[in-house]
Amino acid sequence: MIACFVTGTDTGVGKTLSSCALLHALAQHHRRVVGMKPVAAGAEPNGQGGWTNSDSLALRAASGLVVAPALDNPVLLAAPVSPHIAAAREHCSVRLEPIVAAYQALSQQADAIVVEGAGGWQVPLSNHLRIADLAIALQLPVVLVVGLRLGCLNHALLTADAIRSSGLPLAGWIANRVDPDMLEPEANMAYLREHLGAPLLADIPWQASPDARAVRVDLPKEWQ
Ligand SMILES: Nc1ncnc2c1ncn2[C@@H]1O[C@H](COP(=O)(O)OP(=O)(O)OP(=O)(O)O)[C@@H](O)[C@H]1O
Ligand SMILES: C[C@H](N)[C@H](N)CCCCCC(=O)O
Ligand SMILES: [Mg+2]
Repeated sequence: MIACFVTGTDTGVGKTLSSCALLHALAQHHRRVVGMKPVAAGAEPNGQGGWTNSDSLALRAASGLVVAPALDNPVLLAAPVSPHIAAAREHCSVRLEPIVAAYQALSQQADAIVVEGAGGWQVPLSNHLRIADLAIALQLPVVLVVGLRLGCLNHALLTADAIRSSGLPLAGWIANRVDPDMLEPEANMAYLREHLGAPLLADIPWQASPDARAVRVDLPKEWQ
């Protein structure tokens, strides 16, 4: 089974787009490919009397394997805010055990799983837990999505250091050109290529209508 944990330099940097692109790339090599959004903050009516998160919907659309929502999105919180705040509003607290159990059940059914975090690496899930703790509990190699904009060098280096100090491998990074007006994008790319110390898996151009299928992904050999 191939699996990875997708984190980002911030919220809104393109983790969902990148996770969908990874799912499409993995589907070229593996039969049962599925995305997982373990903790989603922000729910919208699904038209059938229930609620869904838009990241979960996008991951499902990019997945070949259909599973129960309790497996691919075990924690769905209503408010589009930090998960620890969204959970507090609902008088509940996010716990790792049910999420790890859902992941384990998913891994019985899948050949490849892409797990999308929420926000960046240190986003709180509760007063005692952060997204990093979830990636550590799942023991997954990490893919870092860098939203290319002014400030991303600092965010990318801090995040890469934190991932490595957690003991998890940084399997690769994805450059996502979220700011079409960014100055010196290639000089920023050159610095990141030299200093992140992990392979560049994809370089996603700014797109007026982002399309994960159009993204070229160079998967690590061991994931093919
Ligand atoms: N390359 C791109 N070109 C243009 N727009 C983009 C690009 N990548 C992402 N976007 C847009 O930026 C927004 C944020 O992207 P996305 O939802 O993938 O971020 P995220 O990191 O998954 O955020 P979250 O922390 O909420 O999960 C979306 O509206 C998306 O369509
Ligand atoms: C609601 C949003 N789309 C994400 N799911 C959660 C982002 C939390 C960010 C918290 C923070 O770093 O301040
Ligand atoms: Mg997302």
